[in-house]
Amino acid sequence: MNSTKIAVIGASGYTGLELLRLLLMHPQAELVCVTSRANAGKSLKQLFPRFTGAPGADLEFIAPDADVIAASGAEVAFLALPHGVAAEYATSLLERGLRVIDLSADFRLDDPAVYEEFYGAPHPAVDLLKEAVYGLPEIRSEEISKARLIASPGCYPTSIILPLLPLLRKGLIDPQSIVTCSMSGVSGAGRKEAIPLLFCECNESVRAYSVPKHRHLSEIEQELSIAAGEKVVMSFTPHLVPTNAGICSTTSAKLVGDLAEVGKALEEAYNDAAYVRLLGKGGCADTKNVTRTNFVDIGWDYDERTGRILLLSAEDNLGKGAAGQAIQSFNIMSGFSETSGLLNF
Ligand SMILES: NC(=O)C1=CN([C@@H]2O[C@H](COP(=O)(O)OP(=O)(O)OC[C@H]3O[C@@H](n4cnc5c(N)ncnc54)[C@H](OP(=O)(O)O)[C@@H]3O)[C@@H](O)[C@H]2O)C=CC1
Ligand SMILES: CC(=O)N[C@@H](CCC(=O)OP(=O)(O)O)C(=O)O
Repeated sequence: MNSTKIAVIGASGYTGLELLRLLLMHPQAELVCVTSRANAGKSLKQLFPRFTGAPGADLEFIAPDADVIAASGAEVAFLALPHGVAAEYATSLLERGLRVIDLSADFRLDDPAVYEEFYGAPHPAVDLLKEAVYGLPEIRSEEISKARLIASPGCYPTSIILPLLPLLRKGLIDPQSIVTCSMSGVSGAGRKEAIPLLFCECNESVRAYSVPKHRHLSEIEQELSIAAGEKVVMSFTPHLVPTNAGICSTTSAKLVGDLAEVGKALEEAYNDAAYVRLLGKGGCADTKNVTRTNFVDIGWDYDERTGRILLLSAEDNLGKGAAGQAIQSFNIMSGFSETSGLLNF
């Protein structure tokens, strides 16, 4: 079976770890390079003992350097780096002939002015924005299959955009009435030292954060606007909850079309989608059913008192929200089965 040589840049973080876990089991991927500045010289199994016994677990972390990464023979690089940093590596690795799947936010937005508004700095690689493909396989499979640079969507956006798109495309909801409240496990914030992320600050506690303008609004509104055919402005409030992983999003919007069409629109859009599981009317998605998988579960309901449709979705922020989705795109761009190395329950 053909296999592709892979580098994971930023492999010591949480999305990096999930990429390693999935890629070590992937039948068509061969890990040849993993980077971390702090852990250069350690093997995968030294830093992550869970990999002891896995083929490839003796591979050593190196400090990230574009020439050394290219010299490893890697054909595809996954970037699991902070935004701003990822763009530098994308540029230098594309120049060296690698294809790049970026898990950061650097290439998700079409308009560099929107990037600057939400990320507080000028876009670091404007010239690459035009060719980057927003890597949501359920809507961009064709573009992903031809891409050199994929911008894998953010965790919250995946859980919010997927249920809304079919309803917006069919004009079933008022595009200006969308309200989402999401909850994320703490791994969503990355594997970094920060007082608000300490156990005693998060455990047995729930709080909203980044209100009223979380940076993910930029890509969510971008994709919803394309689907609605008009500029969408919405309300989004994320919360941190004391779980390791998992995102639960509850979205509501005013029904303006035929209620009977809502379930049909979702089924038509996702009946053949490998990783979208529809729970039907009354189905409340639950993070325990999706963590450590690449599935996003979607239920829906109708509140007749307010005339609003409710969309209830759940995914693993590190799975469909990050590493799993990036590997789904890798499979498509490589011509492999979309589910290769990813079908686990
Ligand atoms: N966590 C999540 O649920 C999700 C995260 N994302 C995005 O994916 C990316 C990675 O996130 P996550 O894994 O959580 O982050 P982490 O903070 O857990 O890991 C970051 C990684 O990048 C490396 N790194 C950090 N700074 C630099 C630098 N200046 N140069 C080179 N390497 C660097 C770190 O290793 P070292 O410092 O040793 O070099 C580490 O391996 C981010 O852009 C994040 O926003 C996307 C979807 C979901
Ligand atoms: C809980 C938590 O802090 N979550 C992160 C989102 C993680 C993510 O998806 O980040 P990217 O957009 O960079 O991919 C946050 O709110 O910033």
